[in-house]
Parts: sequence; structure tokens; C-alpha cells
Amino acid sequence: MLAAKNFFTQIKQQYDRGLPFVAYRKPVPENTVISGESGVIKALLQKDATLHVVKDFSEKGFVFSPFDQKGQTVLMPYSDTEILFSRLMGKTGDQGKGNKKEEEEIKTNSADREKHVTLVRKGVEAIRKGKLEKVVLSRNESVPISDNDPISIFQRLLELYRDAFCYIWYHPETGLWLGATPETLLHIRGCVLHTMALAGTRKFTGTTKVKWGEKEKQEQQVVTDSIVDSLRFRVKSLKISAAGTHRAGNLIHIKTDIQATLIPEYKTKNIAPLLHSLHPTPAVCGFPKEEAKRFIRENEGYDRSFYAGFLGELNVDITPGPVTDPHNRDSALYVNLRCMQIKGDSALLYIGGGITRDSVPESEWEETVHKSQTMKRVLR
Ligand SMILES: C=C(O[C@H]1C=CC=C(C(=O)O)[C@@H]1O)C(=O)O
Repeated sequence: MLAAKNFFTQIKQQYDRGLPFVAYRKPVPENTVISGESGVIKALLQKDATLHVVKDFSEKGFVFSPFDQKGQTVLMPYSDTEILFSRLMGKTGDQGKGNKKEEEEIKTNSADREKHVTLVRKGVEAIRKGKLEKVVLSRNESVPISDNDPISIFQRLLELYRDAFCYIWYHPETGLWLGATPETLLHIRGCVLHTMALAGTRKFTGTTKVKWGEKEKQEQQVVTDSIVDSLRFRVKSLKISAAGTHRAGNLIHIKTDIQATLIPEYKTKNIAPLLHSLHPTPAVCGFPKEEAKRFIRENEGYDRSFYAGFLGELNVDITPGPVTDPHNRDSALYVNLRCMQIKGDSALLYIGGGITRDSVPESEWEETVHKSQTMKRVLR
């Protein structure tokens, strides 16, 4: 375990050399005692600038996968990297309850606002007329930055968002990405699988004891139902928690935890079939999936790139043992939300929200402004 200062200096040197790396910390749930694996920040420093891609998800390493699965999933293989560990102590910083600038941004009749409101209106119309039940519509926004040290932005993410999966990823072919996502796509440890249905958003106003409206509950239920459907024939003993409120920085969401045991046939396979049936879930795409994908492709008007894709550890050995033993593997993949791409002296933020027949376009715009604060709060 390296001292934090040494750890971040080594990552910075790697970045200055233009070589690929990823550094990340898994979520540390509230009231967790920081010990053992919890709160560990890990970094993989690739030895050269090769672009490794995933062929069938039997590989071992850290993956970075785009929203559109026709695109390449980039791999940082464990075999080709130096691995560093550190741990960040100290208390969580102020995750924020909103500010004056945010309120102004909501009201300003900007071109971004007009564009997003029009897009959402079109989405609501399509839902009311056709087969589409839900579609997640997003936008990107460029924010000027003066801080040219992305490692310090990453440190601020780690301090602010304990309960999120925080990362910084760099490869010359994909560029520099950072994020703090509240959403787990898939965690498989041996034959035990864990995932979540996360949707419905409000601003955090000091409490998680809130009464959710019908629109939000319906939007989240679509996600739970679709995940359960994708898993049904691949697992046994499916456990679905009651829906609860989950805090993510300055926001709250509705969350259902889903846990299952893989059936023997799937235990022995790699996780590709599971991933392909789960991703993208209606939390980032919509329902039915193909109709939602088509609507996004034809109407969003920009490339989501790695936003709403997934990232994380693939096939880590839990304990030393035969590498072919699937009971001995651990994969922890997260949905790439609340993220941004740093390009020179600006940050490109990606934000979206679930649209149903009852969505109010102006409120959906407001929601994206609130969501954009997760990243804006760490920019200087
Ligand atoms: C698509 C995003 O969030 C998803 C996750 C939680 C809540 C969501 C919502 O309320 O719309 C979205 O489904 C995003 O942050 O860009």
C-alpha cells in the first residue's frame, strides 16, 4: 500500500508520459469501517500504449466499454500493467445541496435548454403514439476549465463521493475520462451475482425520507422488471429488495437491489451472454430496448461514446487457484454515469434522464442541470 502522495505522483508521471492508465475506488457505503478491501484506490499503469480490446469477456483486466456495443471494449490487461494500491482517509466533503449558479442555469433560456426540451417533447410524443414505454435521453455540455491537473480533479471526486465508483481513465485512443457513478451494472463473485435497478431522480434536500411520485416509481419499476427478465433463465434463487431511496451526491434516486445465484450452466461460461442481455438497461436506454436504441440513434444527435457504457474489473482472481475455475473469479462492473471527458481546457459532461409518457420536458431539463453538478462541483 503506497502513501497517497506517492501513489498520485506515479499516476501523474504516467499521464505526463502519455501512457494508458486507470485509477479507481469502489463505492464505500455509508457507515462502513475503512479496512481490508474497502476504501482501497487501485491503479493500473500500462507499460506501453498498445490498444488491447476485449474479444469474448474471458480476459482479465479493467474494461472500458462504450454505450453502443458495436464499438470496441478497451481492456487494460493485468498481465501488461503495474498495479498500485493506496487508501484515502479523512471525512467525506460537502456533496452539495445546490447553489445560486445552478438555479440561474435552470432558468436561462439557453440553446442547450431549447434543444433538450425539444428532444424530450419528441420522446414523450413517440411514447404516447407507439410501442416505446420509456426512453433515456441525454445531452453533452462543454465547460471551460483552468485546472490542467486531472489527477487533482480525481482526488476531489474521491473525497466528495464516497458512495460512488470513482475513476480516472486514460488511453491515447479513447482520451481522458473521469466519473463518479452510483450505478452497479453487474457484480459477480464466484456464482453469486448482484445488480441494481436505479432510476428516478430528485435533488437531495437534507433527507432521504421522501415520498416518490407515480412517474418516478413507474420509471424505476421498468428497470427492475427488465433486469429480472434478463436474468430469469440464467439464475436461481433470485432475491429482489424493496425499492428504497439512495443518495448520490446532490441527488437521490430509487434503488432496488437484485441478488441471485447463477445456475451451473452459466457458472461455467464467461459473462458475455449475461452482459449482452443486461446492457444497456432501461436506466440508460429505455424499454423496449431495440425501439429505445433506435429512437436515441435517430434523435439524440450526438455520439454517447463511453457515456452510459460500462467499466470496471473483469475476472479478477479472488484467491490463488486454477485460473480456469469460474468460482474463483470476481467481476465488478459499473455503468458510466456522472462522467466527463477532458479535452484540453474544457470538460465535456454527459447527462441524461429517463422519459415516460408523463414527463414534463422543462423538468427533465432541470434534472440534467442538477445531474451536471456532480461533475461541475469538482471542476476549477
Ligand atoms: C442516465 C442517467 O441517470 C440514470 C440513473 C439514475 C437515474 C436516472 C433518471 O432518473 O433518469 C437515469 O435513469 C444519467 O445520470 O445520465
